[in-house]
Amino acid sequence: MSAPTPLLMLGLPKGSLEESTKTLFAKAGWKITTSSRSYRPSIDDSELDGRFVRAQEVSRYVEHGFFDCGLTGYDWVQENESDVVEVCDLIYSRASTLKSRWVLCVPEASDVQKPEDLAGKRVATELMGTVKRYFAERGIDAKVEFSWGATEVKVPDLVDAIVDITETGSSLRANNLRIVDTLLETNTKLIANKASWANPAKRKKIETIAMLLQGALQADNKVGLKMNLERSRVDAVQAILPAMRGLTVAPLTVADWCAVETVIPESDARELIPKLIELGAEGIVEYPLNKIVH
Ligand SMILES: Nc1ncnc2c1ncn2[C@@H]1O[C@H](COP(=O)(O)OP(=O)(O)OP(=O)(O)O)[C@@H](O)[C@H]1O
Ligand SMILES: O=P(O)(O)OC[C@H]1O[C@H](OP(=O)(O)OP(=O)(O)O)[C@H](O)[C@@H]1O
Ligand SMILES: [Mg+2]
Repeated sequence: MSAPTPLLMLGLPKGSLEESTKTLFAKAGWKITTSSRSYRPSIDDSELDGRFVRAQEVSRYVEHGFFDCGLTGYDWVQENESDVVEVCDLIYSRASTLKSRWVLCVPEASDVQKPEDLAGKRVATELMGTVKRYFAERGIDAKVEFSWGATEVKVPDLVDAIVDITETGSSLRANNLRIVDTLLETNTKLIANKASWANPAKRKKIETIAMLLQGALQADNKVGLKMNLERSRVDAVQAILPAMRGLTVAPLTVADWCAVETVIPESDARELIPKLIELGAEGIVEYPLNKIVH
């Protein structure tokens, strides 16, 4: 018997976002495995098939219909002017769960202080369309040239300025670059083909994927915390514990005692736990979370 035809074909980003995407899917409940040099992953869900392609190209093939949905940066959706459904934001990058920025940069020592100072000068970038539009909208006649990467190395010898992506900022610091302006904020998005989105079965599955990926991101850097407490102490504990929608307080079989449960940023745990002990909490358990679904 032949394998059932998968319901959805997923476009997955090869490159910067590849590892963080696989990790996110794992937390959301899907194991994506690839053998080396293979762009055809196996996914442990018979309804899903996928391919890894460059992030720059995902939106093009989602629009075309080869992919029902895909993950890529907003920057490339915008650059390709792809006509797709933007299902949800998934704010993670290569190294962090922050947005990234495309910035116009010059060497620290450059005379350039504002974009207008680049009239008649050369600017290198991977994001040609967006950068050309940026200068055209401002009536600045800068010469924009395509860069295949390693763009930082080109100033000041080959070009006067660059437009490149910055996430943690370490590449800008390492190359003594100064930001003149921010052109675009970007983050990863789940996008869908319009016809697939109009198909109820496909849309339902895409929405399930969106919900669980967002849930996995929500749980990032958060932990669950539970403890036992005398009822009379609940108000004092509540005052120091952040909670998504009030604390969960459940009675214990021991009279006047209760179990309290909440979710906190992992980095707060080391400050909070000693305070909770001082307030009379007992049997504190901190546990990792996979997903938080609202
Ligand atoms: N630090 C980062 N550097 C580059 N791209 C990043 C970073 N963080 C997130 N991204 C996102 O990843 C996508 C870029 O991935 P893409 O595969 O096009 O290039 P790349 O991974 O930089 O490849 P290469 O290593 O060949 O330059 C973009 O959508 C971009 O917004
Ligand atoms: O702010 P940071 O965290 O330092 O990230 C930004 C760096 O990452 C990207 O480079 P990439 O690894 O894609 O190499 P490339 O320049 O060859 O594209 C980008 O072009 C910057 O160099
Ligand atoms: Mg790159």
